[in-house]
Amino acid sequence: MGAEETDYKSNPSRCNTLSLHWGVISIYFIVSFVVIFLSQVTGAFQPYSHTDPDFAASIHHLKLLVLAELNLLPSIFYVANKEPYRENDEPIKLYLDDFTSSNLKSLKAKISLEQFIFLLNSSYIKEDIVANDVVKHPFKSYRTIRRFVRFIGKLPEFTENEDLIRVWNHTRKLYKFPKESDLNASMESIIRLRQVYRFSINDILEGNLEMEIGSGLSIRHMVEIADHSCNLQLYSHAIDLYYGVMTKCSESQPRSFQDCSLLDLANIAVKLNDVIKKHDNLLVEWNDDLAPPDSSPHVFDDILDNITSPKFLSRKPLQIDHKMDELLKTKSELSQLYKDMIVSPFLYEKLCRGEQLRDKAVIASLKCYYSHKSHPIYTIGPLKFEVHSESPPIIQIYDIISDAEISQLQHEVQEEMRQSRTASAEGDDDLGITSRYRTSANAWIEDADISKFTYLNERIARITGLNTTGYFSSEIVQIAAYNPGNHYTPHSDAIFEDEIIKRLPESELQRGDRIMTFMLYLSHVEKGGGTGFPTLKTVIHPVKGSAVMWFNLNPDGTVNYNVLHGGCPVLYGTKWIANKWIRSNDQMFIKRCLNKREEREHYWEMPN
Ligand SMILES: O=C(O)CCC(=O)C(=O)O
Ligand SMILES: [Fe+2]
Repeated sequence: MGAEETDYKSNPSRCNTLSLHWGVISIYFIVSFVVIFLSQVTGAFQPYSHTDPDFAASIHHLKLLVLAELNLLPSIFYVANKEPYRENDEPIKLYLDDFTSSNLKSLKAKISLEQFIFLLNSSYIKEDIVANDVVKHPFKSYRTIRRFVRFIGKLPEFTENEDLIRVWNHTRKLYKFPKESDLNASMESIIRLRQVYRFSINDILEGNLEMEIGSGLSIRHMVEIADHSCNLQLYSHAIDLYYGVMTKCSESQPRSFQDCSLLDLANIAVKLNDVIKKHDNLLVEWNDDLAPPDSSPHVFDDILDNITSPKFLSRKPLQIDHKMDELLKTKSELSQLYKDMIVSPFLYEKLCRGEQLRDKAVIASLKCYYSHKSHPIYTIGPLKFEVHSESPPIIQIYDIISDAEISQLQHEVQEEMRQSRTASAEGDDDLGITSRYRTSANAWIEDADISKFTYLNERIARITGLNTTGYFSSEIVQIAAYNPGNHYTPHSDAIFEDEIIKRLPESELQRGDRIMTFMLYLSHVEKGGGTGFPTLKTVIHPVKGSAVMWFNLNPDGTVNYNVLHGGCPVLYGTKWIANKWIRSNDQMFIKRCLNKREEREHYWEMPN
């Protein structure tokens, strides 16, 4: 037992040893594409249920983890302060420093850890409030999971104090602890946030997410995340982070002198050089028929600059939007597959960042209106509609579910929430697979359970004019929730696609495809988390109590790829949605298959 035994320091990177063959990488990307673009789990696949919590995906489980930590904290603090200090206590000190800089630095009132523990013990600070504060922040969430994986999970290795071990054993019985895979998932969330929202190295160090300042990552955290990016072959991210670390450590007054001296900067320089080589080798091997070797557009950096032997100090990562546009222009004859892979995520990321991609005139022509829907209930309180796209229509309707109903829906499912799974095109497993492309958590609620507290299905039927009653009309409601960094890349909600359709049971086929998505926002999101439609160049911001609806099928029953859409990563806050997918066959007398042009126009009309 000693400080050197802990791995409360950077994990060795596999970057230097890892060399996956390009063929394997491209197969990975293509398979992922098939999975994400062709499908997602339907009501037919039924709720996946397993016993392990998903800390990086589920808000509820992450909150419980914070409570577990607060349960242990006073005893750890006591051991660190009341017993004579020994060298072996170093990991405990590091742990407490990490807790303090992660959770107390961003508080408006500057309090010490001792004061915090006093306020906690005397219930002046509510544990629940601390938990809510952690789960909405990507860095605090990551650091909480990391403290468990690197320290709390192995606490008996670091202390002989019997009281502490007793409390630890008790906590262990009450709560489940996260694993290395949870830590990896939370690092991936940060990599994704950086890719989409482009915050700078300084913002990471300061924890500046525009909502609050503090709780930034340390140099050590950044190196670990860079190492993990390497392992995922997200080389451009790794380059960017290693480079950022080198630059910060070489500043005349490094922000965290201790971290810079602890780390072997020469080792980082070697890693950086190595990852640049790997990055550029992949680019040289890349050809137009295959997906690019990195999910991020930064990979084009050097190719576009025609740099044959890159020198890392001359790089300017994350500044290549205009080059990406140029590249796309030169590739006008790209295959649909290629376009979906590259163009759509690229535009989607722009939308997520809030870039305006449509003409002002188009936006000005969009309407908001009230509707009574010829229904007495809406005479007193008319529905408020906002049109985000005319054709195909994408319409947001406000105030259609109350806060009380939302709380009940959330309460009903919180224990069941597990990482979302997408149907696999080739697997036999009806439970689907987890994927980097959809990292939310979800659960399904039976109609009978919902009707105990809300007439949601009836309300959706009134608004859409479609049938929602019974198995053949619509799926049961799916609730999904996103922690910071969680997202869902652009996809179609339709499920009757070549590969997936082969696996659907007869009863599913009889329901027909998902003609319409009716998606309710069950929360506001403080930053990020919009629903982006890259082809239509529009993004919808979650407003609690509102819903968005669109048709997934064309008038002739084919899939409408113009409504590809995705959930932007949540940057700060948590996001809850409810999906009601309406199936086509039971709508045959309401929405017929229309082939004539003039009839087709009619199809898009939303009932008012
Ligand atoms: O989270 C969002 O905004 C989109 C979710 C979505 O597209 C889905 O669940 O199918
Ligand atoms: Fe969707």
